[in-house]
Amino acid sequence: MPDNPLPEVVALGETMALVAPALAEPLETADEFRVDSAGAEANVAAHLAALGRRAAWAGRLGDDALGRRVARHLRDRGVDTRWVETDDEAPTGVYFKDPGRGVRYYRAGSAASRMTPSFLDGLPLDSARVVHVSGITPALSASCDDLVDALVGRIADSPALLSFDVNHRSALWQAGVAAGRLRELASRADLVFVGLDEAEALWGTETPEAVRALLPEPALLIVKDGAIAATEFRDGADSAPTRVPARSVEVVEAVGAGDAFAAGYLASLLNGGDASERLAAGHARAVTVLGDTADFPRAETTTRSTR
Ligand SMILES: Nc1ncnc2c1ncn2[C@@H]1O[C@H](COP(=O)(O)OP(=O)(O)O)[C@@H](O)[C@H]1O
Ligand SMILES: O=C(O)C(=O)C[C@H](O)[C@H](O)COP(=O)(O)O
Repeated sequence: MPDNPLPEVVALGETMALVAPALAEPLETADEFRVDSAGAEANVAAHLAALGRRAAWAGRLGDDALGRRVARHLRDRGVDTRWVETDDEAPTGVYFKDPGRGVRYYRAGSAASRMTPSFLDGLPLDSARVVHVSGITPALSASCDDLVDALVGRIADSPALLSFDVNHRSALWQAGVAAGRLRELASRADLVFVGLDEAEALWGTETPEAVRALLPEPALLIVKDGAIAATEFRDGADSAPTRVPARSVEVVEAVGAGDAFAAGYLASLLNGGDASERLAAGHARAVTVLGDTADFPRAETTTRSTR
């Protein structure tokens, strides 16, 4: 094997510095904070690396202390950062956790928001087995929307699977604006992850079957229903959906379960797991970590988004 083998999974998006009260106290009054890194796609890459897969995160950071901190944090977690760019004119985005109250973004005009389709030049896309993106990136800026569009077009002509996590972020764009764009991008992906709650907020679909009726195109569609179950719909002769109940756990933290689920599912897919195994691996990963990429794995516990 070469010294630096190319990644099996390339995850592209924005990674921010994450500042969180150390003791789960309100942002307004907490005295102690930890600084970590967080971004949906990099979270997926970090989980995949922890699961033994070769995973890269590709994105752009500011030429600043927080950017170097984010890159080091990801490298420490085994993520390949060879395709990370540095922007000396714009900062690394920042994201604060306000326990019990959700998240606060300081990312407008960030280095990542200035990515354009030329960011794709030189990425190891053809050798990857999976390229993972999310519906966060098209909400960052017009040029990021163009970038995702170009990536989706590019992967259509490559052997890689395009994995798309819908990840609607209402703090970045309203459902009425996001709905059409996220549906269109999802319809062009090979593999789509979507939460039933976000599908309802975007498209008014109340059941996994209604989501599939709206999105018949992806070869694999995974509809997650939080604490209840996840359902996989797939193309082909063996096309009956597969539903696997979620694990029963105590919820302790707010953000990151969806990314962990995606990574568990993708790792199983890369290992040749069948539908039940893939969904079970998603659930298992989602409940063995505590938020974002910090300090995993942990004991059985899970996260629930408050966004
Ligand atoms: N309350 C819960 N109990 C058990 N598992 C959960 C719970 N909430 C989330 N999960 C797990 O995390 C996965 C992702 O949940 P989701 O609500 O889509 O997360 P997010 O909102 O962070 O994207 C679920 O499919 C499930 O495996
Ligand atoms: O919101 C963003 O822009 C981020 O990327 C920050 C978070 O780390 C992920 O969003 C976590 O995502 P979930 O796993 O869906 O809870």
